Amino acid sequence: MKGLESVSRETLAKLQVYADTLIKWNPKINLVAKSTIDDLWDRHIIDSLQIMRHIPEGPQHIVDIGSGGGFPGLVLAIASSEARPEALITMIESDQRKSAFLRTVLRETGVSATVLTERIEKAPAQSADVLTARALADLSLLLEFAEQHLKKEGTAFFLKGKNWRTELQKAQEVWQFDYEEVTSETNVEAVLLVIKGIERV
Ligand SMILES: C[S@@+](CC[C@H](N)C(=O)[O-])C[C@H]1O[C@@H](n2cnc3c(N)ncnc32)[C@H](O)[C@@H]1O
Repeated sequence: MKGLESVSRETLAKLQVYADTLIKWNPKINLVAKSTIDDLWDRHIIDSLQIMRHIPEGPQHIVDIGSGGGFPGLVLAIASSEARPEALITMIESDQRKSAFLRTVLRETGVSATVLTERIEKAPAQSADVLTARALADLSLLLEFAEQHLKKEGTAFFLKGKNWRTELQKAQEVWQFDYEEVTSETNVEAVLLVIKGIERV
């Protein structure tokens, strides 16, 4: 399948365990919209996986905020377990049942990562090298979360839908930062925003 070419057989097997568990839990706790479950691999897993090739080399503390059913945080944790075993992954998700789901998949795949069942605003500052988020908040609020949890020299990766330009303009009224937009591999209208050097104007 396109987007999975560089994934090892072991990682693929763990992603399959994740997908199977999600399909089992989804009717009870709505981890992804029911209408998207038939397109789980492309719409959610491969969409999350595309971040992997943009993460800088070396040991990294990767923090995913508002992880929900694990996109992109849990996909990155599974892919990193072999591709970059030195990376530390933290997911922050306030919902107890979604956190329990994330911990269940980690246990069943034997992948290590930390799940903090907390509000992002209340969680201790993470000093992350890499901050990720998808479908959580508009860019201005994401940058506030980055101010709290991302190291000054760190990089944020935000998966954004088709309104990203409007969000970007609004955010630039309050924040200055360098950014690069990478067209999404799974949706031509969406982008992966890669943001560095975040400071208030
Ligand atoms: C729309 S879902 C997106 C989940 C996932 N990132 C994805 O793309 O499928 C947003 C998630 O963020 C969590 N969330 C929203 N605000 C939060 C906050 N302030 N602190 C922690 N989690 C939050 C919600 O519980 C929910 O699971």
